[in-house]
Parts: sequence; C-alpha cells; structure tokens
Amino acid sequence: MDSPCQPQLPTIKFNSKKLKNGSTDLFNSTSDSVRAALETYGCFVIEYEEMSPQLYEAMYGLSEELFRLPMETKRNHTSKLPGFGYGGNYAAMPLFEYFGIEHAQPDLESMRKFTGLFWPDGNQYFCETLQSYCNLLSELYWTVMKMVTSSYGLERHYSTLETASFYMTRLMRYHAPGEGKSNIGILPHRDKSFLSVIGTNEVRGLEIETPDGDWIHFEPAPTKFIVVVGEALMAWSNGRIYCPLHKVVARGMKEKYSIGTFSFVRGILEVPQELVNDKNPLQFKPFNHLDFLDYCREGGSKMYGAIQGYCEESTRIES
Ligand SMILES: O=C(O)CCC(=O)C(=O)O
Ligand SMILES: [Fe+2]
Repeated sequence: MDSPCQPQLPTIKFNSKKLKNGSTDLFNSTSDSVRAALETYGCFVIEYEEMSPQLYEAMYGLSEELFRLPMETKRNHTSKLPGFGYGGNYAAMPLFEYFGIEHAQPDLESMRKFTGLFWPDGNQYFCETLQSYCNLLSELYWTVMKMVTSSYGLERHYSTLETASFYMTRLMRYHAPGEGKSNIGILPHRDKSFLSVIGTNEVRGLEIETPDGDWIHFEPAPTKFIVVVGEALMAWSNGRIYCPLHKVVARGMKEKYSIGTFSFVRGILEVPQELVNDKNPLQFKPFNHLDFLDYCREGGSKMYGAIQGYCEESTRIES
C-alpha cells in the first residue's frame, strides 16, 4: 500500500471552454503552473473533466479488439521510423506491444489508412473513434504548447513549431503478468520526442522519476492525461525544462492499455535566443530531431538520455 505522504505528480485542471473563451488571467496563471511543473518534474497530470465517458469506453474497448487480432495481421503495420509501426514481443520487455501511427494531423484519412490494414472492408466505428481520441490528445497537446511558449514570452515560436511538427499516436498494450506478479512493461527511458500527452485505461503502471530520485505513480482515471517532456523539448528550452526518466511496471491480472500522441519536429531545432543569456549560456547546439531519433535507434544506454552526447557528436562531425 502507498503511504498517504507519498509524493504526487502536479495536477492541473484544464477546462477548454474557459481557457479558450474565458479570462486571460486564468490562461496566464494556468500557463505559469504548466511551466513550473515541466521545469520541476518534466511532466504533469491534466485533469480534464469534459472528457466524454462514451469516448473513453469506446476507445479502450476498441484497443482490446485491435490487439486481439492475429500476429500476422498486426505485423501489417510497418514504418521506417524507429518506435513507429507495430512492435512487441521483445526479450527485455515481453509484456509490451504497440502500434505507432505516423500522421501530420489527426485527420480521418490517416486513421482510415491505419484501419484499412486490419479491416480491408473498412471499420467506420474504429476509424471515427480513433480520430476523435487523437483529436482530443492533439487539442490538449497544443493547449500545453501554447501555454509553454506564452509563459516564456516565446509566442512567436508557437506557429513555427506547429507547422514543423508531425506526430506518432501510439496505442499500447501491456499483458497482465498474473495474480500477485509483476514484471517490466517498458524499461526506464527518456522519450526521444518533443512532448507527449498520454491517456490510459484504469490500470496503473506508469512511474516517473523525480529529480530527487523518487518514483511517482501516475494514478489513472478517465478524466486524466499525463504530459511527458521528451529530450528534444528539454534541449530546445536550453535545459530549463526537465526530461524525466520513466518506466511501466505491469502488475496483477488486468491488461494495461494506453494511448499517447508524441510529437516530432522536422528540420533543425534551435534554442530560442530569448532563452540564452549570461546566466544561461547555450547548452545545446542546433540539431536535427529526426536524425537524433535515428541516432537512438539501437536503444541500449541511449534510452536513458542521449541528446547531450548527440549534439556534441554531430557538431564535431560538422566542424
Ligand atoms: O504507456 C505508457 O503509459 C507510457 C508509454 C511510454 O513511456 C512510451 O511509449 O514512451
Ligand atoms: Fe516514454
């Protein structure tokens, strides 16, 4: 049992109507809370009360259906990008399986292409449900990005990032290890993405390490999403934003399902001038995010954190 004084992840309420149409005071104060959470923990929990219970039930029901398909069908989903496509049955992570869908927007066409791999005659219900869920993750994602850029006074960078970004929406399953048992779901790692927003069914398992070395559980609920910083955003912020180590531990009899949208930025990522000064000298040379992703392809110790080494190495090669 967890003790009541266990450290908690910061939780921030998002009410999209109030944030869009309401007071700028609310937007500004929420933005500052988001920035503080990302600087301290590299993550926070969004409490989103408007979440539709019907969409939640439908999406996680359909995830179960998708993962129950035969292995040869699941393998139809391939990608050249590491971590995208279908993956699973790894010796070091035997309980973990995923489908990483690459898309420019959470549009119906991308979802139709993915759905068509498994249901050649179409599956409108799956396709529309997946699109609605991706849309929601994307809205939450861009609300966070608007807040981060605004809190640093970097509003002009928002649309540049928006234009250059593309996404991997990843549907994940963790097999249940069995009564009274636990086993690793995903090994400890730092994300190679810019930022992600992840929802989950009611099964716990995701743990995040604080800078002090404590591991904190994300406590799932239909109205909760977790925002996690990737190494690319940490570098872009010149190290102001923290990038946390995290892992999934599967326990007990229930399968865990989660769905996250992870963003990537095409072209060169560069620390904004506004974040560099005498007190905060430049820590990360400009880098190509997709080349960085490729550099991390082999996994291993790079999963713990590789951006510092990558920026140094790629500058050495160029000079
Ligand atoms: O399934 C989760 O909750 C976390 C997944 C994760 O850390 C990842 O895909 O990078
Ligand atoms: Fe991760």
